[in-house]
Amino acid sequence: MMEQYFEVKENLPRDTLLLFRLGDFYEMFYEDAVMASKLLGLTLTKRHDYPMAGIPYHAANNYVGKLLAAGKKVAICDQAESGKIVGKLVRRQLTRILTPGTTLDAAQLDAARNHYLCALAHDRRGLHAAWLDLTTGEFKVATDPRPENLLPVLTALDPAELITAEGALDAWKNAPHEQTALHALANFCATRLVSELPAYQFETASAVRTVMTALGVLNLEGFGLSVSHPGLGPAGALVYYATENLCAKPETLRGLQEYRSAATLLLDPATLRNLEIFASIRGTRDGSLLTALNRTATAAGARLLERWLAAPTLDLPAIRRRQLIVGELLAAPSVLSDLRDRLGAVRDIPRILGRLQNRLRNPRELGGIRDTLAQLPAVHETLAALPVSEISSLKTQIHELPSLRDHLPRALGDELPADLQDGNYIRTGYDPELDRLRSLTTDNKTWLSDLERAEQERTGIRSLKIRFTNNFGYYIEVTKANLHLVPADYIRRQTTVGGERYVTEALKQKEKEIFHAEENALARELALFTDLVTAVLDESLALAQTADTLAELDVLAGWARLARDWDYSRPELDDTDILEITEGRHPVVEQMLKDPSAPAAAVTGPQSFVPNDTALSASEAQIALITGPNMAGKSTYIRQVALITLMAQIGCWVPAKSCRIGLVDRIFSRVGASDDLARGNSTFMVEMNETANILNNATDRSLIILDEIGRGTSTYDGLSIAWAVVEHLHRDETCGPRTLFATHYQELTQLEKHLPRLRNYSVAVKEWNDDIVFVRRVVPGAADRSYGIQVARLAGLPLTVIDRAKTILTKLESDDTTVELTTPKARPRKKITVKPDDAAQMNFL
Ligand SMILES: Nc1ncnc2c1ncn2[C@@H]1O[C@H](COP(=O)(O)OP(=O)(O)OP(=O)(O)O)[C@@H](O)[C@H]1O
Repeated sequence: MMEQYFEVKENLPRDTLLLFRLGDFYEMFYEDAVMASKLLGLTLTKRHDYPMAGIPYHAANNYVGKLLAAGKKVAICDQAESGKIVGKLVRRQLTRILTPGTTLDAAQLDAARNHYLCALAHDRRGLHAAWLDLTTGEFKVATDPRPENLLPVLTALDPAELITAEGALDAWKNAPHEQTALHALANFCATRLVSELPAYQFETASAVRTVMTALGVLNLEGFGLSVSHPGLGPAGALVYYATENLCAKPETLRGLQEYRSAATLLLDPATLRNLEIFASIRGTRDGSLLTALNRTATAAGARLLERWLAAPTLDLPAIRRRQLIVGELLAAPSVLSDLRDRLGAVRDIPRILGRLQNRLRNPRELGGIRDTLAQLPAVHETLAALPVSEISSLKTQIHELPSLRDHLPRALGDELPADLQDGNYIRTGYDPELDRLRSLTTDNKTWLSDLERAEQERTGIRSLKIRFTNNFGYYIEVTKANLHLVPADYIRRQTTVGGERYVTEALKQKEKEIFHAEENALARELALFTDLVTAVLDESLALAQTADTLAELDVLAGWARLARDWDYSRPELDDTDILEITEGRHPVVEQMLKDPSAPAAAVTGPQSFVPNDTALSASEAQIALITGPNMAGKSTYIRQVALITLMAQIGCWVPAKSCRIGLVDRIFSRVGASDDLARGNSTFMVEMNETANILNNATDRSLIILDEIGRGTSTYDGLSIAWAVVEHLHRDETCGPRTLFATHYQELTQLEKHLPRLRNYSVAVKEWNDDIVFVRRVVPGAADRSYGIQVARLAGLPLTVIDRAKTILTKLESDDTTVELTTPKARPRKKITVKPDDAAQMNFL
């Protein structure tokens, strides 16, 4: 057996734990056992001096999930034949290798999230990538001469595992300092599990063949791809890796699409983080835009929403179509609520198909298909209540598959086991042969109870019992007190504390028949199951299309619900350079303010969000410079503009009274302070990196939000940088990227006089004695003061500090820039002079 073990182990990639099936356990040996016992908290045992640890076969999924979450790869070696024959070594074979990117098991996947395996290659033509969700079959290639155009979408897709050619990652890490794109690539890889493959797996010529074989096509023209597309190298490497891990060709792949950065609204990694698109700053899903927009009823819908947000299309007709469908559903409340109820009963067809196609089969998966198909006539009926409309195109893509829909409930029982070995999932009456085999088992059981009664009578032992254990099979049990009554034809098998166990020739014969009948029934059931799987897979294309359409309907119906609950409006999208929002609100903050369980509500009760207007255009009011006190709502305001724009461009309705947006090609943001100390970058360095990225990549169609640029350094350095950044954004004579710039540097408001496309705004506050009241209104014109000291008092700074700060402020604001030190009286009074370091710059301001 250990020879078998070493044979399998030898051929595994490094860092792969081998789970070796022994009866009801998966065992691990040697260093695998030591590592797993630490990670899983298992007891480490010893056999012949080598360490060993085991997990029960039934609970394997859970443990494997934990190993994958810890970034490990796990190879599963199963028994390839029944272990019933005593004394013979069972044949075993590697069934699959599970890695974080290739696992298909529902227990190891987040149903609401896509699960990508992504391969990357870089050469002088640029960055080439391919990504694959094995669970659903989504497969894409991309190439871009500028890595910074591809990294945004890759970050948004958040792959579970990356594949690169051997040595590539080291080369990116050690690239010369000025090669910032390669460093960004290395940073992207640094936080993820990277598996390396020999470089030849990335060679385009052989990769193209691998991809075509996997897709079962003779050329790639049907997918609009030329065989020289540089993304095909990584695509080939992906297919190779998936095949190795599945120990079979991946059967989920439905096609290959090209992703084009130019057709997508790009959100660079910093913006995804700053605007809290997929996760809040605290790293939780709550508080993110994704959660605020997610009203889906199905897992496939939730995943589609994530994909739309990760790569918003720039295709105007497609966006408008989504908006219109939301509108149609919103206008028909009863259709909307019926539809959402129906969708609630729809199961995760794409992932079920993925598992069935890749040999992970159990009766419940078929139950999922059955339950979903059962909903479809009602879905059609519900949609038929809508007038002929945009939704009609979706209706034709929902296939009812009547014969499969009737077949599955006839064949499958109501309650379905998760494991094929448990049997009893095929309904009685479906197959006469199965019924016959099952009745043999039932007859046999009756025979056994008849035998028990007959033997009790024959021997006069009233306590005589016929029992069964896995080790001994069927036997007759006689207690000690009755042993003298045992007849001569009983064959003794075992002595126990309480008595003896016997068999008879007739019982042995019957036992064989019972095992045989059970085995035959199970085998028959399995054959019927396999036929059903084939019938389902024969319809996999229609099922997949239906599932995609249901997912789309689900997202759009969810948005209709969202629009109704929060009073959203349909944004107007066009090719102009305008961005006009009337009474816009922040989608996430608004929901949190109303949420009675939110922390803010604990103090003041649920509050209403104060709406604000925005009017920008690349050629006129290009830059909105927003000043105002701390805590007034500047950051919230500029973020809400970015989020409303993003929502509009994925086809969602928006939290505003009305809204008109000329399509935006990229959204950039530089918000808040974060450092990256682990990679040797200070807060200020991160801020400047992000600003550099914006200035280098923004186009006239971009939207930029900048919050307190320059805050991370000395006042004058910061102010000068902020000043120069605004000028740079305004450098073009006629137009520039639409920009919202929130700042505490009052001096910048002077720029309005020099830059014709800059407008000053401020967030108004009311003064009340020495207090301020936040009214959250954005109004034209610059703020006169920053009220920092009042806000500091609200934050609970000691009053002595507040009073002293006021004195210093008064002095600083007057011409007298000398501030008296009030430190210990015993010491002689000393005066320090606060004066600008750079008189020239002060004059200039
Ligand atoms: N329009 C609004 N309606 C209601 N509440 C708001 C609004 N805008 C902001 N708030 C609330 O005010 C708080 C402070 O807002 P925000 O962080 O945007 O202020 P800020 O001006 O950027 O402050 P600072 O300059 O100190 O960073 C937010 O947490 C939010 O709860």
